[in-house]
Amino acid sequence: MFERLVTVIIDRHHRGGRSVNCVTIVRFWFDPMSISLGGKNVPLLCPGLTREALEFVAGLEREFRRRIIYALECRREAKRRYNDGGLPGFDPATRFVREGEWRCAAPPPAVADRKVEITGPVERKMVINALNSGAKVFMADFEDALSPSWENLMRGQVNLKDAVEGTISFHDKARNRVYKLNDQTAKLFVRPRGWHLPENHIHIDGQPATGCLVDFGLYFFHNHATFRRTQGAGFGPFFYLPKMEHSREAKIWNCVFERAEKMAGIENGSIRATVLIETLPAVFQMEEILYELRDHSVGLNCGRWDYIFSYVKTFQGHPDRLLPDRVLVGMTQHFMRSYSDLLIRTCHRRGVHAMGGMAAQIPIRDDAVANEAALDLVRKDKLREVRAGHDGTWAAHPGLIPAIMEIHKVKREDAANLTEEDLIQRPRGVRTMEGLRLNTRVGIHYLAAWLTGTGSVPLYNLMEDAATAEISRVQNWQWLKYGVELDGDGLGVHVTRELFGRVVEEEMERIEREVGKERFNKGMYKEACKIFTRQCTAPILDDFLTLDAYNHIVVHHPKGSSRL
Ligand SMILES: CC(=O)SCCNC(=O)CCNC(=O)[C@H](O)C(C)(C)COP(=O)(O)OP(=O)(O)OC[C@H]1O[C@@H](n2cnc3c(N)ncnc32)[C@H](O)[C@@H]1OP(=O)(O)O
Ligand SMILES: O=CC(=O)O
Ligand SMILES: [Mg+2]
Repeated sequence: MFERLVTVIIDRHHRGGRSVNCVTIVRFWFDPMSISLGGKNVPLLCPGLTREALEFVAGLEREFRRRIIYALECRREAKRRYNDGGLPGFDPATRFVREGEWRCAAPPPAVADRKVEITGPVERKMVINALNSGAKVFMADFEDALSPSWENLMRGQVNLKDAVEGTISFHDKARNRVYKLNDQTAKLFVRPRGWHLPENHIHIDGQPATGCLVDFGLYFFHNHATFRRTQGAGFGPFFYLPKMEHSREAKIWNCVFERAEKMAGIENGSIRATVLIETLPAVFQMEEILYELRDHSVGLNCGRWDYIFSYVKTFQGHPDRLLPDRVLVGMTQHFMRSYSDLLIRTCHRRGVHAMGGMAAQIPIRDDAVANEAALDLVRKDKLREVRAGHDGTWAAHPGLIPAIMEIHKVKREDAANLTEEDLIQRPRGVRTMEGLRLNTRVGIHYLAAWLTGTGSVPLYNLMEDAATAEISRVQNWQWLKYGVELDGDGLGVHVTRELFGRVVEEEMERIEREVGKERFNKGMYKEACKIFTRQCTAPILDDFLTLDAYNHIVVHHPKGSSRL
């Protein structure tokens, strides 16, 4: 796979007093081929990488790069404050936004009903299955569920283009099964990567491009017109926006949307996006985020897994706020319930959808009793969400959709009087050796999959993706840093580097037994173990697991080049 990677270099050159883009493609990803565009044969890497689309991405990068760098520096500044003992809270400077009377633009009719949304990576068969699943919306994911190898990203762009055009098909040769779209399909939302991830295969003016601008730019450029005609009833395309920490980041997205709308010659407010509230700082910025995106918003979503990860990250310097075992941190913890309640109240006050999050259970094929128990947990979680007032929710697997569809909305007054203390209240529960072991096993298993191109996997009957794996990593880091006592199993053991070293060794042996010697040796388990162990024991917590791991999936082979 790595043999055919490509680098795209976009630079400005001055010719005859004019500034022009020079787009250089270093080495082909696919074997060189061409398509006919406007009667001309155009060299092509994949339908997402035309010169015009790349120039659009370069334009976005040039306009917004400095603001993105500034926003990321502000994140670091906030982190320094929290690490020095500060707590996140509501910003007195934007009280006027929180107290003002304003509403977001009305949701477009095409997405008025979002009762159940399915999510999944932009993988070809899954895109078709998800669109056919019976869910109202499909969120196609370049983020938590995708390992952002160049090949995955480019294939994802091709898959989405074919999906929007309605021509997507897939032939599973092993099962001799052909997949095609049904007449009725879910509405497509696309989730680009977060602001922090670079795209190292595209260099613009000497710097790697911003990953999310590549995902957004290529998808928007190639699909906006078809999407609005066939899916959005005049609106769209639709997006999910992940991992923001402050409304200044939402403002950048709003400006990106305005620029894209202008380029496409479509009305302001055509593009619509739901923002995931999945970082602790962002929970104090929900009103401000909606305000910045008020012409482009279709709601907020409880990204619960990244939110838990962010709770640990934000409080990395606060030993009085340690998390119990990962399995005990669910939506019934006070701080989690308060977050969902405040999100619902905020969205309803501003006239947009308050979307629930993802239950991690997935169907268990070979055990009917365990399967029923898993379905029951999903039903309970979804029932809790609708009772709380959510307007829709997420499903990780098509097999869960019928059960979720059956759950009906119950009228309830939105919660009131939620305080800063409610939102950061210390989680309750015990810590156990099994918790440490499970974190370690899941973290290594997941990273090994991610390094070989798979970003969401079933592990121990649960869905695991980048967000859930992050919890395992930061929790181990936190327990090690503070030498916590494992108080839940009566052993009274403290987590030390020595103990962790032994746990890693033993869990690697268990992983080898689970996957078999051959797969273990052929896979990337040893590399995954090295990365995971380094991150868990690092003196300073890495911001993201995937930033470090990304370096392992970027390989350049600068042999031969061609100009577009
Ligand atoms: C924290 C967050 O960000 S949550 C959002 C991001 N995470 C996700 O989107 C995860 C989505 N879910 C998945 O990726 C998958 O369900 C997994 C990896 C957890 C399990 O996948 P599998 O092991 O393939 O499940 P399983 O074997 O039961 O699949 C049965 C069928 O359902 C399909 N399927 C499973 N999940 C999905 C999905 N989310 N979307 C579309 N199709 C799906 C499979 O492709 C398979 O199709 P087939 O019968 O035609 O071959
Ligand atoms: O993106 C969703 C999450 O829970 O994280
Ligand atoms: Mg997330």
